[in-house]
Amino acid sequence: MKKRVAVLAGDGIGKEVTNAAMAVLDAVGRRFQHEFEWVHGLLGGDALDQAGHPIPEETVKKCEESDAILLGAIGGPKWDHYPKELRPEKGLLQLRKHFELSVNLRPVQAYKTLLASSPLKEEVAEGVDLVFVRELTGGLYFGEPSYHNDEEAVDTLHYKREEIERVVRFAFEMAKQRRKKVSSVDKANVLESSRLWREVVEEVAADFPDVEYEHMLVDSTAMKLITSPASFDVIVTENMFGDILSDEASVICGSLGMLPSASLRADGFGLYEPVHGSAPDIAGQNIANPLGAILSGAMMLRTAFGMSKEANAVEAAVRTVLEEGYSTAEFKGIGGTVLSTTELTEKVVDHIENEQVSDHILSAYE
Ligand SMILES: NC(=O)c1ccc[n+]([C@@H]2O[C@H](COP(=O)([O-])OP(=O)(O)OC[C@H]3O[C@@H](n4cnc5c(N)ncnc54)[C@H](O)[C@@H]3O)[C@@H](O)[C@H]2O)c1
Ligand SMILES: CC(C)[C@H](C(=O)O)[C@@H](O)C(=O)O
Ligand SMILES: [Mg+2]
Repeated sequence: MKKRVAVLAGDGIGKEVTNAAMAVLDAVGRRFQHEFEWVHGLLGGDALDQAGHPIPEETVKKCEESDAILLGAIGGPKWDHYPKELRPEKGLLQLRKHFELSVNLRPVQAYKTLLASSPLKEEVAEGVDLVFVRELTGGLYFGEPSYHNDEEAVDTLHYKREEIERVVRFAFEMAKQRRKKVSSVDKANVLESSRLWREVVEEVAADFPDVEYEHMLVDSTAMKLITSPASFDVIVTENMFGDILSDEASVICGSLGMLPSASLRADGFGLYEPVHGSAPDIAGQNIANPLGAILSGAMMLRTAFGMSKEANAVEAAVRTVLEEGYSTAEFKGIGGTVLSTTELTEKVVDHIENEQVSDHILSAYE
Protein backbone atom coordinates (compact mmCIF):
# COMPACT_ATOMS: atom_id res chain seq x y z
CA MET A 1 0.00 0.00 0.00
CA LYS A 2 1.27 3.50 -0.76
CA LYS A 3 0.46 6.30 1.65
CA ARG A 4 1.32 9.98 1.60
CA VAL A 5 2.11 11.58 4.94
CA ALA A 6 2.55 15.30 5.58
CA VAL A 7 5.45 15.72 7.98
CA LEU A 8 5.46 18.90 10.05
CA ALA A 9 8.62 18.55 12.11
CA GLY A 10 8.37 22.01 13.66
CA ASP A 11 10.83 23.26 16.25
CA GLY A 12 13.35 22.09 18.85
CA ILE A 13 13.35 18.31 19.23
CA GLY A 14 10.46 18.12 16.72
CA LYS A 15 12.89 17.38 13.89
CA GLU A 16 14.80 14.78 15.86
CA VAL A 17 11.72 12.81 16.87
CA THR A 18 9.93 12.98 13.50
CA ASN A 19 13.12 11.70 11.86
CA ALA A 20 12.94 8.77 14.27
CA ALA A 21 9.27 8.07 13.50
CA MET A 22 9.91 8.20 9.74
CA ALA A 23 12.89 5.84 10.04
CA VAL A 24 10.73 3.33 11.91
CA LEU A 25 7.81 3.62 9.48
CA ASP A 26 10.23 3.18 6.57
CA ALA A 27 11.39 -0.03 8.24
CA VAL A 28 7.74 -1.11 8.49
CA GLY A 29 7.42 -0.33 4.80
CA ARG A 30 10.41 -2.53 3.92
CA ARG A 31 9.17 -5.43 6.02
CA PHE A 32 5.48 -5.33 5.08
CA GLN A 33 5.78 -3.97 1.53
CA HIS A 34 4.31 -0.52 1.99
CA GLU A 35 5.57 2.76 0.72
CA PHE A 36 5.37 5.98 2.71
CA GLU A 37 5.82 9.20 0.81
CA TRP A 38 6.96 11.96 3.16
CA VAL A 39 5.83 15.45 2.19
CA HIS A 40 7.54 18.06 4.37
CA GLY A 41 5.80 21.25 5.45
CA LEU A 42 6.63 24.21 7.66
CA LEU A 43 4.89 24.81 10.98
CA GLY A 44 5.49 26.87 14.11
CA GLY A 45 8.61 28.94 14.72
CA ASP A 46 10.39 27.34 11.78
CA ALA A 47 7.54 28.52 9.54
CA LEU A 48 7.67 32.01 11.07
CA ASP A 49 11.37 32.25 10.33
CA GLN A 50 11.13 30.89 6.80
CA ALA A 51 7.72 32.05 5.60
CA GLY A 52 6.56 34.75 8.04
CA HIS A 53 3.54 32.81 9.32
CA PRO A 54 3.17 29.94 11.84
CA ILE A 55 1.06 27.96 9.38
CA PRO A 56 1.62 28.94 5.76
CA GLU A 57 -1.10 28.19 3.18
CA GLU A 58 1.24 25.73 1.49
CA THR A 59 1.43 23.65 4.67
CA VAL A 60 -2.36 23.40 4.87
CA LYS A 61 -2.47 22.36 1.20
CA LYS A 62 0.15 19.67 1.73
CA CYS A 63 -1.85 18.29 4.65
CA GLU A 64 -5.07 18.35 2.63
CA GLU A 65 -3.36 16.33 -0.07
CA SER A 66 -2.05 13.71 2.35
CA ASP A 67 -3.52 10.61 3.99
CA ALA A 68 -2.35 11.64 7.46
CA ILE A 69 -0.20 14.21 9.27
CA LEU A 70 2.87 13.46 11.38
CA LEU A 71 3.88 16.30 13.66
CA GLY A 72 6.93 16.83 15.87
CA ALA A 73 6.53 19.83 18.16
CA ILE A 74 6.39 23.60 17.87
CA GLY A 75 7.41 26.59 19.95
CA GLY A 76 10.37 27.89 21.88
CA PRO A 77 11.70 30.96 23.67
CA LYS A 78 12.78 32.60 20.40
CA TRP A 79 9.12 33.22 19.45
CA ASP A 80 7.56 33.71 22.90
CA HIS A 81 7.36 37.50 22.51
CA TYR A 82 5.53 37.32 19.15
CA PRO A 83 1.98 38.73 18.95
CA LYS A 84 -0.65 36.08 19.66
CA GLU A 85 -1.72 35.58 16.04
CA LEU A 86 1.90 34.89 15.09
CA ARG A 87 2.91 32.57 17.92
CA PRO A 88 4.02 29.06 16.89
CA GLU A 89 1.28 27.63 19.15
CA LYS A 90 -1.31 29.52 17.08
CA GLY A 91 -0.15 27.56 14.03
CA LEU A 92 -0.81 24.27 15.78
CA LEU A 93 -4.21 25.43 17.07
CA GLN A 94 -5.22 26.63 13.58
CA LEU A 95 -4.17 23.30 12.14
CA ARG A 96 -6.33 21.41 14.67
CA LYS A 97 -9.28 23.74 13.99
CA HIS A 98 -8.93 23.73 10.20
CA PHE A 99 -8.98 19.93 10.02
CA GLU A 100 -11.66 19.64 12.77
CA LEU A 101 -9.45 17.35 14.82
CA SER A 102 -11.85 17.36 17.74
CA VAL A 103 -10.93 14.08 19.43
CA ASN A 104 -7.45 13.76 20.90
CA LEU A 105 -6.36 10.31 22.10
CA ARG A 106 -3.49 10.15 24.57
CA PRO A 107 -2.80 6.63 25.82
CA VAL A 108 -0.63 6.15 28.91
CA GLN A 109 0.96 2.82 29.70
CA ALA A 110 3.36 1.77 32.41
CA TYR A 111 6.25 -0.20 30.92
CA LYS A 112 7.60 -2.74 33.38
CA THR A 113 11.26 -1.98 32.74
CA LEU A 114 10.74 1.75 33.27
CA LEU A 115 8.76 1.47 36.50
CA ALA A 116 11.81 2.21 38.62
CA SER A 117 12.16 5.61 36.96
CA SER A 118 8.66 6.73 37.91
CA PRO A 119 8.45 8.95 40.97
CA LEU A 120 5.45 6.79 41.91
CA LYS A 121 5.94 3.59 43.86
CA GLU A 122 6.27 0.63 41.51
CA GLU A 123 3.15 -1.04 42.89
CA VAL A 124 1.15 2.15 42.18
CA ALA A 125 2.33 2.62 38.60
CA GLU A 126 2.32 -1.06 37.69
CA GLY A 127 -0.33 -2.19 35.23
CA VAL A 128 -1.51 1.29 34.27
CA ASP A 129 -3.21 1.26 30.89
CA LEU A 130 -5.43 4.28 30.44
CA VAL A 131 -6.36 6.61 27.61
CA PHE A 132 -7.30 10.26 27.67
CA VAL A 133 -9.98 11.30 25.22
CA ARG A 134 -9.41 15.04 25.18
CA GLU A 135 -11.75 17.49 23.41
CA LEU A 136 -9.40 19.42 21.12
CA THR A 137 -11.18 22.12 19.13
CA GLY A 138 -13.35 23.88 21.70
CA GLY A 139 -13.28 25.28 25.22
CA LEU A 140 -10.90 27.94 26.49
CA TYR A 141 -8.52 27.51 23.59
CA PHE A 142 -10.95 28.85 21.01
CA GLY A 143 -13.71 30.76 22.90
CA GLU A 144 -14.35 34.43 22.04
CA PRO A 145 -13.84 37.03 23.34
CA SER A 146 -10.21 36.43 24.16
CA TYR A 147 -7.97 39.45 24.80
CA HIS A 148 -5.97 41.32 27.35
CA ASN A 149 -5.11 44.95 27.86
CA ASP A 150 -3.39 46.81 30.66
CA GLU A 151 -6.45 46.60 32.89
CA GLU A 152 -8.06 43.25 32.23
CA ALA A 153 -7.74 39.89 30.52
CA VAL A 154 -10.50 37.65 29.17
CA ASP A 155 -10.61 34.05 28.00
CA THR A 156 -13.92 32.38 27.20
CA LEU A 157 -14.81 28.79 27.98
CA HIS A 158 -17.51 27.99 25.43
CA TYR A 159 -18.94 24.61 24.49
CA LYS A 160 -21.83 23.62 22.27
CA ARG A 161 -23.79 20.50 23.16
CA GLU A 162 -22.79 18.86 19.87
CA GLU A 163 -19.08 19.43 20.54
CA ILE A 164 -19.38 17.69 23.88
CA GLU A 165 -21.50 14.88 22.54
CA ARG A 166 -19.02 14.08 19.75
CA VAL A 167 -16.10 13.50 22.08
CA VAL A 168 -18.10 11.81 24.83
CA ARG A 169 -19.64 9.35 22.37
CA PHE A 170 -16.17 8.55 21.05
CA ALA A 171 -15.02 7.85 24.62
CA PHE A 172 -17.89 5.46 25.30
CA GLU A 173 -17.35 3.65 21.99
CA MET A 174 -13.70 3.29 22.91
CA ALA A 175 -14.47 2.03 26.42
CA LYS A 176 -16.70 -0.65 24.88
CA GLN A 177 -13.61 -2.07 23.16
CA ARG A 178 -11.53 -1.81 26.33
CA ARG A 179 -12.32 -2.39 30.04
CA LYS A 180 -15.74 -0.71 29.80
CA LYS A 181 -15.20 2.18 32.14
CA VAL A 182 -15.43 5.91 31.45
CA SER A 183 -14.33 8.59 33.90
CA SER A 184 -15.70 11.95 32.81
CA VAL A 185 -13.71 14.82 34.29
CA ASP A 186 -15.17 18.29 34.81
CA LYS A 187 -15.52 21.13 37.31
CA ALA A 188 -19.32 21.02 37.59
CA ASN A 189 -19.25 22.40 41.12
CA VAL A 190 -18.18 25.73 39.62
CA LEU A 191 -18.38 25.92 35.83
CA GLU A 192 -21.55 26.18 33.70
CA SER A 193 -19.80 24.49 30.77
CA SER A 194 -19.13 21.51 33.06
CA ARG A 195 -22.80 21.31 34.05
CA LEU A 196 -23.77 20.99 30.38
CA TRP A 197 -20.91 18.49 29.99
CA ARG A 198 -22.42 16.31 32.76
CA GLU A 199 -25.89 16.45 31.21
CA VAL A 200 -24.51 15.27 27.88
CA VAL A 201 -22.51 12.48 29.51
CA GLU A 202 -25.71 11.23 31.21
CA GLU A 203 -27.56 11.19 27.88
CA VAL A 204 -24.80 9.44 25.97
CA ALA A 205 -24.24 6.92 28.79
CA ALA A 206 -27.84 5.77 28.43
CA ASP A 207 -26.90 4.38 24.99
CA PHE A 208 -24.09 2.30 26.53
CA PRO A 209 -25.67 0.23 29.32
CA ASP A 210 -22.67 -2.11 29.46
CA VAL A 211 -20.18 0.70 30.08
CA GLU A 212 -19.70 1.81 33.68
CA TYR A 213 -19.15 5.56 34.09
CA GLU A 214 -18.40 8.14 36.76
CA HIS A 215 -18.27 11.91 37.00
CA MET A 216 -15.14 13.27 38.64
CA LEU A 217 -14.02 16.77 39.51
CA VAL A 218 -10.76 17.77 37.89
CA ASP A 219 -8.98 18.74 41.10
CA SER A 220 -9.47 15.40 42.82
CA THR A 221 -8.78 13.61 39.52
CA ALA A 222 -5.33 15.22 39.51
CA MET A 223 -4.77 13.61 42.90
CA LYS A 224 -6.23 10.21 41.98
CA LEU A 225 -4.09 9.98 38.85
CA ILE A 226 -1.13 9.85 41.18
CA THR A 227 -2.57 7.77 44.04
CA SER A 228 -4.45 5.16 41.98
CA PRO A 229 -3.74 5.52 38.26
CA ALA A 230 -4.51 1.86 37.56
CA SER A 231 -8.16 2.48 38.47
CA PHE A 232 -8.68 4.43 35.20
CA ASP A 233 -9.60 3.07 31.80
CA VAL A 234 -10.97 5.86 29.54
CA ILE A 235 -10.82 9.45 30.80
CA VAL A 236 -12.90 11.92 28.79
CA THR A 237 -12.48 15.62 29.41
CA GLU A 238 -12.48 19.11 27.95
CA ASN A 239 -9.58 20.72 26.16
CA MET A 240 -7.54 22.36 28.90
CA PHE A 241 -8.16 19.78 31.63
CA GLY A 242 -6.98 17.11 29.16
CA ASP A 243 -3.85 19.07 28.32
CA ILE A 244 -2.85 19.38 31.96
CA LEU A 245 -3.84 15.90 33.16
CA SER A 246 -2.07 14.12 30.30
CA ASP A 247 1.27 15.76 31.07
CA GLU A 248 0.72 14.88 34.72
CA ALA A 249 0.02 11.26 33.79
CA SER A 250 3.30 11.02 31.89
CA VAL A 251 5.11 10.62 35.21
CA ILE A 252 3.45 7.22 35.52
CA CYS A 253 5.56 5.86 32.68
CA GLY A 254 8.62 7.84 33.71
CA SER A 255 8.90 10.41 30.92
CA LEU A 256 6.82 12.83 28.90
CA GLY A 257 8.87 11.65 25.94
CA MET A 258 7.07 8.28 26.01
CA LEU A 259 3.54 9.51 25.29
CA PRO A 260 2.03 9.33 21.78
CA SER A 261 -1.19 10.91 20.56
CA ALA A 262 -3.70 10.92 17.73
CA SER A 263 -5.99 13.85 16.91
CA LEU A 264 -8.95 12.74 14.84
CA ARG A 265 -11.65 14.18 12.62
CA ALA A 266 -15.08 12.54 12.52
CA ASP A 267 -14.26 10.74 9.23
CA GLY A 268 -11.05 9.27 10.71
CA PHE A 269 -8.52 11.65 9.12
CA GLY A 270 -5.90 12.43 11.71
CA LEU A 271 -2.77 14.10 12.96
CA TYR A 272 -0.26 12.04 14.95
CA GLU A 273 2.18 13.67 17.33
CA PRO A 274 3.96 12.98 20.60
CA VAL A 275 2.36 14.72 23.59
CA HIS A 276 5.53 16.59 24.53
CA GLY A 277 6.66 19.97 23.27
CA SER A 278 9.80 21.23 21.56
CA ALA A 279 11.91 20.76 24.74
CA PRO A 280 14.31 23.67 24.11
CA ASP A 281 16.42 22.54 27.09
CA ILE A 282 17.56 19.39 25.28
CA ALA A 283 17.10 20.32 21.60
CA GLY A 284 19.92 19.68 19.16
CA GLN A 285 21.78 17.25 21.43
CA ASN A 286 20.47 13.95 20.03
CA ILE A 287 19.27 12.92 23.50
CA ALA A 288 15.48 13.34 23.18
CA ASN A 289 13.35 10.28 23.71
CA PRO A 290 11.94 9.34 20.27
CA LEU A 291 9.48 6.72 21.53
CA GLY A 292 6.47 9.04 21.91
CA ALA A 293 6.85 10.01 18.24
CA ILE A 294 7.52 6.41 17.17
CA LEU A 295 4.43 5.20 19.04
CA SER A 296 2.44 8.03 17.41
CA GLY A 297 3.57 6.46 14.14
CA ALA A 298 2.13 3.15 15.33
CA MET A 299 -1.17 4.90 16.10
CA MET A 300 -1.11 6.29 12.57
CA LEU A 301 -0.56 2.85 11.07
CA ARG A 302 -3.50 1.38 12.99
CA THR A 303 -5.96 4.26 12.89
CA ALA A 304 -5.26 6.06 9.62
CA PHE A 305 -4.23 3.12 7.44
CA GLY A 306 -5.90 0.10 9.09
CA MET A 307 -2.47 -1.55 9.40
CA SER A 308 -2.93 -3.31 12.75
CA LYS A 309 -0.29 -5.97 12.21
CA GLU A 310 2.24 -3.28 11.34
CA ALA A 311 1.26 -1.14 14.34
CA ASN A 312 1.62 -4.17 16.61
CA ALA A 313 5.09 -4.76 15.15
CA VAL A 314 6.19 -1.23 16.07
CA GLU A 315 4.73 -1.46 19.59
CA ALA A 316 6.31 -4.88 20.10
CA ALA A 317 9.68 -3.58 18.91
CA VAL A 318 9.48 -0.68 21.37
CA ARG A 319 8.65 -3.06 24.21
CA THR A 320 11.51 -5.37 23.28
CA VAL A 321 14.03 -2.57 23.13
CA LEU A 322 12.91 -1.38 26.59
CA GLU A 323 13.00 -4.94 27.92
CA GLU A 324 16.56 -5.21 26.63
CA GLY A 325 17.38 -2.28 28.92
CA TYR A 326 17.83 0.44 26.32
CA SER A 327 16.43 3.92 26.88
CA THR A 328 17.33 7.60 26.63
CA ALA A 329 19.08 9.99 29.03
CA GLU A 330 16.11 10.81 31.27
CA PHE A 331 16.13 7.16 32.40
CA LYS A 332 19.75 7.09 33.51
CA GLY A 333 19.93 5.87 37.06
CA ILE A 334 17.65 2.85 36.66
CA GLY A 335 20.34 0.63 35.19
CA GLY A 336 20.35 -0.45 31.57
CA THR A 337 22.00 1.37 28.70
CA VAL A 338 21.42 5.00 27.85
CA LEU A 339 21.40 5.58 24.10
CA SER A 340 21.12 8.67 21.93
CA THR A 341 17.93 9.44 19.99
CA THR A 342 19.34 7.97 16.81
CA GLU A 343 20.84 4.90 18.49
CA LEU A 344 17.57 4.02 20.23
CA THR A 345 15.71 4.51 16.95
CA GLU A 346 18.16 2.15 15.25
CA LYS A 347 17.39 -0.50 17.87
CA VAL A 348 13.67 -0.22 17.13
CA VAL A 349 14.36 -0.33 13.38
CA ASP A 350 16.56 -3.43 13.83
CA HIS A 351 13.78 -5.26 15.66
CA ILE A 352 11.24 -4.45 13.00
CA GLU A 353 13.57 -5.62 10.27
CA ASN A 354 14.50 -8.79 12.13
CA GLU A 355 11.40 -10.71 11.12
CA GLN A 356 12.12 -13.79 13.19
CA VAL A 357 12.30 -11.94 16.47
CA SER A 358 9.45 -9.63 15.66
CA ASP A 359 7.08 -12.34 14.45
CA HIS A 360 7.68 -14.27 17.63
CA ILE A 361 6.89 -11.24 19.79
CA LEU A 362 4.01 -10.19 17.58
CA SER A 363 2.15 -13.37 18.20
CA ALA A 364 2.17 -12.51 21.91
CA TYR A 365 0.35 -9.27 21.23
CA GLU A 366 -2.25 -10.47 18.74
N1 LIG B 1 2.32 19.81 20.58
C1 LIG B 1 3.31 20.67 20.67
O1 LIG B 1 3.93 21.00 19.69
C2 LIG B 1 3.68 21.23 22.01
C3 LIG B 1 3.31 20.57 23.19
C4 LIG B 1 3.72 21.09 24.40
C5 LIG B 1 4.49 22.26 24.45
N2 LIG B 1 4.82 22.87 23.27
C6 LIG B 1 5.71 24.03 23.26
O2 LIG B 1 7.04 23.57 23.55
C7 LIG B 1 7.78 24.61 24.17
C8 LIG B 1 8.46 24.10 25.42
O3 LIG B 1 7.45 23.80 26.40
P1 LIG B 1 7.73 23.05 27.78
O4 LIG B 1 9.18 23.13 28.06
O5 LIG B 1 6.77 23.54 28.76
O6 LIG B 1 7.29 21.54 27.50
P2 LIG B 1 8.10 20.33 26.80
O7 LIG B 1 7.15 19.21 26.66
O8 LIG B 1 8.78 20.81 25.57
O9 LIG B 1 9.23 19.93 27.88
C9 LIG B 1 8.92 19.66 29.23
C10 LIG B 1 10.08 18.86 29.86
O10 LIG B 1 10.03 17.53 29.36
C11 LIG B 1 11.24 17.19 28.72
N3 LIG B 1 10.92 16.45 27.49
C12 LIG B 1 9.93 16.74 26.60
N4 LIG B 1 9.97 15.88 25.58
C13 LIG B 1 10.98 15.03 25.82
C14 LIG B 1 11.51 13.92 25.12
N5 LIG B 1 11.00 13.50 23.95
N6 LIG B 1 12.58 13.27 25.66
C15 LIG B 1 13.09 13.65 26.83
N7 LIG B 1 12.63 14.70 27.54
C16 LIG B 1 11.58 15.38 27.03
C17 LIG B 1 11.92 18.52 28.36
O11 LIG B 1 13.30 18.36 28.25
C18 LIG B 1 11.47 19.40 29.50
O12 LIG B 1 12.31 19.24 30.60
C19 LIG B 1 6.78 25.76 24.40
O13 LIG B 1 6.98 26.70 23.39
C20 LIG B 1 5.43 25.10 24.28
O14 LIG B 1 4.42 25.97 23.83
C21 LIG B 1 4.46 22.37 22.07
C1 LIG C 1 1.39 23.86 22.39
C2 LIG C 1 0.01 23.84 22.94
C3 LIG C 1 -0.89 24.69 22.10
C4 LIG C 1 -0.54 22.41 23.07
C5 LIG C 1 -1.89 22.41 23.78
O1 LIG C 1 -2.03 23.11 24.80
O2 LIG C 1 -2.79 21.71 23.31
C6 LIG C 1 0.35 21.40 23.78
O3 LIG C 1 0.52 21.72 25.13
C7 LIG C 1 -0.21 20.02 23.61
O4 LIG C 1 -0.46 19.35 24.62
O5 LIG C 1 -0.36 19.57 22.47
MG1 LIG D 1 0.25 20.02 26.40
